[in-house]
Amino acid sequence: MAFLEFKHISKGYPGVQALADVSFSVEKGAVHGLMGENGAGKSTLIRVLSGDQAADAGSILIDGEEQRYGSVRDAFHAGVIVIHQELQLVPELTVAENLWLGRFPAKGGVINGKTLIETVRSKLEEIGIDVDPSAKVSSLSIGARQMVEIAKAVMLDARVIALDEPTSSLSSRESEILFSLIEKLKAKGAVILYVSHRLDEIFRLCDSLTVLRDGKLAAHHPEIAGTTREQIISEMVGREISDIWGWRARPLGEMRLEAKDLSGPRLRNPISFSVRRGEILGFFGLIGAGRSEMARLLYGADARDQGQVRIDGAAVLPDDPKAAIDAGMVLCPEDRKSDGIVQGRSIEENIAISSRRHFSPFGILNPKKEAALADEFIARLRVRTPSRKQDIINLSGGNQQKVILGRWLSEQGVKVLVIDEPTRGIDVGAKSEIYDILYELAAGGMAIVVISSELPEVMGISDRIVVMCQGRVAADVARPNFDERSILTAALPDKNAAGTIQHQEHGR
Ligand SMILES: Nc1ncnc2c1ncn2[C@@H]1O[C@H](COP(=O)(O)OP(=O)(O)OP(=O)(O)O)[C@@H](O)[C@H]1O
Repeated sequence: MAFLEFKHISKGYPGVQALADVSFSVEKGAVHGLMGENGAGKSTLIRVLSGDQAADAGSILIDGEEQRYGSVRDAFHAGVIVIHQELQLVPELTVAENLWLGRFPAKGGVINGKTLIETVRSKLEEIGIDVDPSAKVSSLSIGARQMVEIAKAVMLDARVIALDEPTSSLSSRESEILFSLIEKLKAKGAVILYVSHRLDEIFRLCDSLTVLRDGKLAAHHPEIAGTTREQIISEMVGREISDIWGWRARPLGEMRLEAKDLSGPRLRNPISFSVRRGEILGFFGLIGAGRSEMARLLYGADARDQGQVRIDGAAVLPDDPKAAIDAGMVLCPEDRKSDGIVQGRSIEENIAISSRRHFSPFGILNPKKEAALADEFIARLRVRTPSRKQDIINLSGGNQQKVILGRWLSEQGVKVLVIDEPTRGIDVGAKSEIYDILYELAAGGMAIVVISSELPEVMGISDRIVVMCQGRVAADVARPNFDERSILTAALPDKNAAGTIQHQEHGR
């Protein structure tokens, strides 16, 4: 029986029809996937469901009853909980206090601090979440915070729970805990709406699926069994994508980047590797393997204990990002969204910000070139926006990522590009375009280091792969010898070995 129904939902923003006449329903006790390219309207639909935004037209029914809520609070009382990418807990309060804010335990009015903590502790144990209820939320990793949000949904007996890309900042262990919690919620008869760009998760968790494209319903699968990856991809993109990697051989030139015996306070074992002109070197490893730490040492963002970096044979001054940049190295960080967006500025300005110095050596702006550059990247990366003048803050999360990526990919005079998780949160259509840009840059002689925790991506686009595990290089394999099993085996920590990474698994 249909438990959650969307009927003819429409929602527009100036210049954008974010949702146009979207109707579909979800059965009781089902996990329902919501997929679509960046800007397709997924978050907008969830915002309407959560009472955060009012639809221009249409209605939502839960258990046959039309919902008429005008705020998040109303939706909450109707049993609808949304777990956003940006988490909603109060960092200064403890875990127990945050859960109390969610009205748990609801009955009986006043409750003293000690009882509260003990009640929450036994509840968390019952659900299977290993978090200290007396810990301040600000001291928890992102993964643990997300677990607390989910605990809230379980404890409140929510009827509808929407999760917006929940695993994007979780380790694989945390993701597994999340998946088992989702199973529990499902067994209680809740409806779970699951937004994700990761097809493997969708296939693993979801019973049914809706695909949105340009704000419209592109496909609805009441049963996911029987659908294929290729089918879903073409429903999202509106065209066939036969090979999203599109790797082709490139001539490799002289040695461009050499890193020798690099080590630092958070990466104790010396690491060496090299990349030729035209080569794409993939760094694979699970979260916490030390890849991002390696990148920071290479770039000079973290101080080295020892080691040298050479570009075209010339030593790069250590511990000085400016020296790395002057030597032709660019680091495109993992957390682009929070590190990179200049709020209140247009897409155009956000793209041009760092290449500007090449266009305008005397500080004079070149509006024509900047506009052309912005238009090129908007088209290539399929940024969904009415215009390049749009304030970046109005873009969907994935489209913001694309703009920031465009900024790095449009840098000129770069010899070495180090790019961390290039396609996190980015849809499949734009992914293949990003890979094409990387191949083009490599063909122009750039040495490219791609850091990724997605094995298909690393195997799909690299010429060579370095596998890291617990702060060490566990394998270095060239393309014809890529083998999924052996790469994964090399990446999995040996349970008996002591970790050498000097930070918590997720404490960044
Ligand atoms: N406040 C706003 N003002 C103007 N346009 C907006 C606003 N919020 C969203 N949009 C636009 O509505 C469209 C749908 O955005 P939405 O965030 O729902 O996409 P999404 O499918 O969740 O994408 P992503 O996968 O990138 O998170 C986008 O074109 C976005 O730019």
